[in-house]
Amino acid sequence: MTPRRLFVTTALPYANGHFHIGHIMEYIQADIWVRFQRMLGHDVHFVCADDAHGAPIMIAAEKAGKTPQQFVADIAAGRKPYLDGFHIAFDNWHSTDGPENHALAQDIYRALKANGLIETRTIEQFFDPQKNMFLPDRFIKGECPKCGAKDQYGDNCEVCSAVYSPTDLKNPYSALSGAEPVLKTSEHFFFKLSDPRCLDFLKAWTTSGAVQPEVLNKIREWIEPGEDGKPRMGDWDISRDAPYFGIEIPDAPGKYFYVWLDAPVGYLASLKNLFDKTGRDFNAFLADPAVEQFHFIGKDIITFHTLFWPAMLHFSGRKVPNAVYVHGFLTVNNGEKMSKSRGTGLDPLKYLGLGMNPEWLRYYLAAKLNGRNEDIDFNPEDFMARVNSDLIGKFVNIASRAAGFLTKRFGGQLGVVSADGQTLLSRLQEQRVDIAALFEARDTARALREVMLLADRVNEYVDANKPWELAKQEGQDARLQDVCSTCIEAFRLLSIYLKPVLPSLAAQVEAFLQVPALAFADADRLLGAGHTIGTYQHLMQRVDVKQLDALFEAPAAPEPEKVVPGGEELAPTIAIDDFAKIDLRIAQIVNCEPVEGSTKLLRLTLDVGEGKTRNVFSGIASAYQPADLIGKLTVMVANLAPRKMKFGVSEGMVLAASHGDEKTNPGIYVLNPWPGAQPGMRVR
Ligand SMILES: Nc1ncnc2c1ncn2[C@@H]1O[C@H](COP(=O)(O)OP(=O)(O)OP(=O)(O)O)[C@@H](O)[C@H]1O
Ligand SMILES: [Zn+2]
Repeated sequence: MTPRRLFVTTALPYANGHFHIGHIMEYIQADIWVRFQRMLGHDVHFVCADDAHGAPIMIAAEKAGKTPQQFVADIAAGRKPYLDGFHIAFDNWHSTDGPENHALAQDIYRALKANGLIETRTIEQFFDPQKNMFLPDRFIKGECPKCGAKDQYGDNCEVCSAVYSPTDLKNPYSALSGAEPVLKTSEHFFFKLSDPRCLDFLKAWTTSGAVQPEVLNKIREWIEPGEDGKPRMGDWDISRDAPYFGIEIPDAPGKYFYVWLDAPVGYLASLKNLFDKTGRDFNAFLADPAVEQFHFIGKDIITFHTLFWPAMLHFSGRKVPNAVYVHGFLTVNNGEKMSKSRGTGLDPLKYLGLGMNPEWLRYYLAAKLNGRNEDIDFNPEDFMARVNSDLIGKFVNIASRAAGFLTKRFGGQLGVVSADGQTLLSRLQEQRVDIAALFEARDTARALREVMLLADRVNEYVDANKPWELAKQEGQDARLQDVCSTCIEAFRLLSIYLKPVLPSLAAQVEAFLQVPALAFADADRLLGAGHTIGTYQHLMQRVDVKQLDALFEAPAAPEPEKVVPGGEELAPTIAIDDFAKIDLRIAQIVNCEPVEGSTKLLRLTLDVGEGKTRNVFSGIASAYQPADLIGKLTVMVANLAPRKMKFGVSEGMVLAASHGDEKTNPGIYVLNPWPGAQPGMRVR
């Protein structure tokens, strides 16, 4: 077999904050796939980098009193404990601000230009008259032109996923100053994606098997004529005006590439950086048609990766991705999408700090990821059940039940496996091809289900043969050695199948079995009689419910301030039962400080019960003094089920709203009914 040569990436995290558990999920998914490919003997280069550019980082750095470079370097310096902690084995970690990326992005641009696919146009753009700068998309907010959702960013809608330009927003405002932006002209550079050549290419590429069917459904309207006979694809504005932290556009002073132009180029830059360090030829590698390129990403960045990026590559004469693998979001406790902006429901470093085994999480997530882009939820009870009953109860226990007898009674030597044991082992071996196909398709959920079904068969065999009883009986030595040898052989086979998910456990198993690193093909053979195993050492602890409690325990809240509910002028408390539909506004906010060092948006989310949340407000924390929000924010709440309402804000602070006698979290934020508010009434 000629080994496949694979270039694999995960999405580049925006370097404005530390990892959250959603990032870790993406990396674990990709890492499992990479480890699986390596176990097949393939040659894999697995890289990532910090996505360093763009206005949000520029503004955040300024606020933190750092250069953007220093700001990003500080974030980058914190990456390692997460990656090492969860056994995520990137071959390289780089930055989109590295010299390789500057050169590559400019090369790609020049090639697109030479191909007649770059056009300059004078456009009108929003300008913040207070801040005296053109407003980046993310700093203009307003109502989505497509679905009307409020408080959407200037580049895309988080509710309906529409992508548009900021001037399309209804009722726009500057998120930097709150000012109403004015239109000013500026010359911008466009990538002519609506060019028939691009559309033809994308039609072919997207239907070549490069994207999942559910993804193709989502992007089809971009390239195929819609009801109006036209595809949705427009030309893409790839330039931004100074001041901007980014890569200069060649021959265009004061113009920079929009961060989304150079971000995916960072995949190539990180690979080039790796190859330069290891003395390999980057250009030759990517020019090789046999090399396969894969990107793991989340569903929020589909258009960039399945439309813009392949077109950039193709029309600059480069290899296009063989596939883009899209996963859904990880939510925690039926909650919201994990995101840096929205706080951390499950802090990865806290998880590790509590001594929780990283492979529990790898196993649990793998057991839920099926290769499609559905969201998955981290549920503590489910987590505990899968780890304790499946991983440990069904798998790890096989070794612990058999190893002791072999060591004590037979010097650790395996004996001859008789016919019944052979039948069982053959059954396990036969599954290799199917299990491998499931790993290849990223359906780790089914792969692990199959492995657990095999583990069930092994446990049935153990229960039927009861080695602990054989051990007490006279003249049963040979059978005891036979049964225990069968168990150890079976355990080894299962370990092979689980190794991509549990690399550290597999290393312990290899040491215990006294075998070299296990590869998938090793499932074709057995250890055989005469092989000597080492002493069994406990391989894995069970999850303790106390650890889970500690994991989700809210960080110690600062002493709550005394909250004065706003005085007599407030409307009498409205009975919670009446809350079918009512408008509320923030009447008083106490102690609303953006978290130290946070540069993120201040975002209020409303917990509307049944695990559903809704964004009600966001803005730049630094731009809003808490008092600014009072009276200005009107929240409409429909169908409020529970008695409690909670407000959440960035960085995991939990804010409270109180109603009637129900005092929830100690008040950091307090929400009171709008004076005179009545059920069913709209206040505006
Ligand atoms: N909850 C989540 N579950 C799974 N993947 C996620 C989740 N949130 C983000 N990702 C993925 O992480 C990758 C990098 O995203 P990025 O760094 O922009 O994170 P983000 O949390 O979405 O950032 P921000 O909140 O600052 O917009 C993307 O592939 C994205 O889909
Ligand atoms: Zn929308």
